[in-house]
Amino acid sequence: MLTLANQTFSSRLLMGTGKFSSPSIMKRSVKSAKSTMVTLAMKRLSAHIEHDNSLALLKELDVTLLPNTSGAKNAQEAIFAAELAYEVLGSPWIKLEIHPDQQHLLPDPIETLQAAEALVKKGFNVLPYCHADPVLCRRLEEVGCAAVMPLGAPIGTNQGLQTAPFLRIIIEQANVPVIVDAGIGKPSEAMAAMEMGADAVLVNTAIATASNPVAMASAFSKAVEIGRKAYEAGMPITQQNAKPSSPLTQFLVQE
Ligand SMILES: CC(=O)[C@@H](O)[C@H](O)COP(=O)(O)O
Repeated sequence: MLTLANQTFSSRLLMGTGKFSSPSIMKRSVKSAKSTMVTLAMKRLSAHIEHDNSLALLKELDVTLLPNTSGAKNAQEAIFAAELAYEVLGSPWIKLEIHPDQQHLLPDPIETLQAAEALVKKGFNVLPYCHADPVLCRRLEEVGCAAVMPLGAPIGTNQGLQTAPFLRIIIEQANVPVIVDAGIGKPSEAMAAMEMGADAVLVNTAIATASNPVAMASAFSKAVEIGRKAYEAGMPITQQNAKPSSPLTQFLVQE
């Protein structure tokens, strides 16, 4: 069970709902992933609310909606998007994303911290997308974020856990859940994040752009479960020198 802001979720796989070829494939993929929390971009909702039936479909799924502020270039725009999410969806949850640079979509750490602090004060459960920066994650935790969401690699790149050494530090020091977000391109990478001790992962592009998104969603679901199971079993230590699996060091030859 994943606990975020005193609410429990049966799945540790959060899913993004963009980039699917149709709303019905998106819906079947969320079901297949057994995901219980899914993101919804406020910019998509505000632009297409009359023509896009994704929201109606998502409501049928009985999942917690995690509106995101994707598209916001500064704290002010992100706060506006969060307030819109509260008005339209009644959602206290917000995935805070502020990326002024459209080429790499890297999160702005200063605007993110400012917006996070303001939104926590307004009563939101803030889940900030941020770089895998242990110092920033500590600061985000201190201002009251419900979790931190450090990136594995830039959004939509499928490059995997490029930030692995820093994710390890973040996981080791965090007192709030760590959700590895963005860039996860394969189920094995989601599993590696979970084995490392991440509390959850968020995946969108790798599922939505697979040849068979519904099957890929199921593969991710299994990978996340297995990775968590392995972590809870206690991962063995990596050693430099070889050690025999049997304690005997030589054959005892009978004369
Ligand atoms: C949907 C969402 O929130 C994305 O912004 C998220 O960061 C997922 O990234 P990938 O598409 O790389 O999985």
